[in-house]
Amino acid sequence: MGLPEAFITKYEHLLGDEADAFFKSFDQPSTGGFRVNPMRTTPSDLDLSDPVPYSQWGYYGKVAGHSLDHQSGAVYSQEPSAMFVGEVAAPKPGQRVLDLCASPGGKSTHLGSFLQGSGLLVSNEIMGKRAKVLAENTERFGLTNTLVLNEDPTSIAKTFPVYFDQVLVDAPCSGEGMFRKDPDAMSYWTPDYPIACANRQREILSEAVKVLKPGGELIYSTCTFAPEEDEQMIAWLLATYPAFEIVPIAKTAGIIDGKPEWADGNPELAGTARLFPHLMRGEGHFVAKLRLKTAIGTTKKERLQKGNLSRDQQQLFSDFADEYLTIAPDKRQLLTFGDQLYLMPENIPSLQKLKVVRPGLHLGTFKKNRFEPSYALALALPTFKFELTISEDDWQKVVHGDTITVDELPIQKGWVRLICKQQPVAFGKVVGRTIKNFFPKGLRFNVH
Ligand SMILES: C[S@@+](CC[C@H](N)C(=O)[O-])C[C@H]1O[C@@H](n2cnc3c(N)ncnc32)[C@H](O)[C@@H]1O
Repeated sequence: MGLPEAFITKYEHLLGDEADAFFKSFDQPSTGGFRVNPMRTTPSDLDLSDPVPYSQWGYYGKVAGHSLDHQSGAVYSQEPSAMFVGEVAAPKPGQRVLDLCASPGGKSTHLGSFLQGSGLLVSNEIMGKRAKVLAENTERFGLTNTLVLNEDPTSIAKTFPVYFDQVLVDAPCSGEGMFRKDPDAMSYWTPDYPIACANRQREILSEAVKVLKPGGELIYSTCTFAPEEDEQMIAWLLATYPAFEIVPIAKTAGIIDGKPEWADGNPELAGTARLFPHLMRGEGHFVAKLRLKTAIGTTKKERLQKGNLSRDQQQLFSDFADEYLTIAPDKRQLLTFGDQLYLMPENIPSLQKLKVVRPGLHLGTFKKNRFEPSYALALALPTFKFELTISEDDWQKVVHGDTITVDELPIQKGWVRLICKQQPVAFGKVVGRTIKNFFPKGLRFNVH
């Protein structure tokens, strides 16, 4: 691989004897991986023969994008070194967690697996188009207790001061760990690029620190090897905010200690983690975990977001819930944005001043005199009153947007959840013997 000259000189100097093995690793194929979704039945035909040693849900291998396992959210494709970040965070059920730089959602879906539908996950992405992709991925994975926002870190810090148990900053970086997977990433690289990225990372971190509660944890990660963005960033953080202490990360499978000598020599920096492609099976990452002893942000009196359904909307939704749902959602958590209905997580601050992509689980749309359930709801519910198992051929028709015809139906008329090989696919509407297609237009695809 044609690595930039200045990159070679820099890492020859930093890595010494090890540099050759590091450079050679760029000529090897990139390592693929996927995580299974613990809230779904694990597909019996998935190849789980090669587990990622540090990840309870991770495996080496590849899952096709246009497959049932991917579409239904039974798996999430993620490069194995990126999986280490979620495992270091490992939030506990019930905690409040912020993923500040979250799109496309690899880490958010992983954090969601730890939270098991409890607590709160705020998944934020600053770029509008990327925030939409993030929302689609959290929905595909069936996450329920999640707010998806499209904000800058300053607004997030203003809305959620001293609020979270954990914040993940998976920072925008010079992406040196992406060179193998995406050689185009090399074209952005100049010797000054890590310095420019570090400036932006300091700005992001200066806001991120304000949202943590005392005792809360900051997880900082990059997919680059540049010391300016890695150990030096943590050295800067500790010098600027002495209320933080490093929580040493346990290492296995070729993951090594951070390098104090690449920053200010503080031996505690060895508690951070480096993932190098010539030492472990992955593309490369840096991860640090820090605990905050006393709050940096200033608490404000929280104004909570209230539910806002009109009487008519309440009636339409409760008619639907009585007929079809096996669990009744709490009315106080129902929130409309225009004609869209959401189930917001409990006790969240007012969302009024924020760019909200999803204020919780999208339940559906109010149409004239009826309620139409959403695709996100089909993928999030553990059970639905009327379920219909379809063949893989019919699954292909559904994701393509076609109607299907079946002989035996669980109801004469109305909503059914379509299931294929135990995975939720979408809602369909029974009309006679055909099932009308409600697979979202923007997500349809042709399998072949
Ligand atoms: C490394 S990527 C995140 C990957 C994601 N965490 C995952 O695991 O799928 C960094 C993200 O930070 C976003 N970003 C860029 N500039 C930012 C800024 N100034 N503040 C916050 N996020 C920013 C980028 O758009 C990008 O989506």
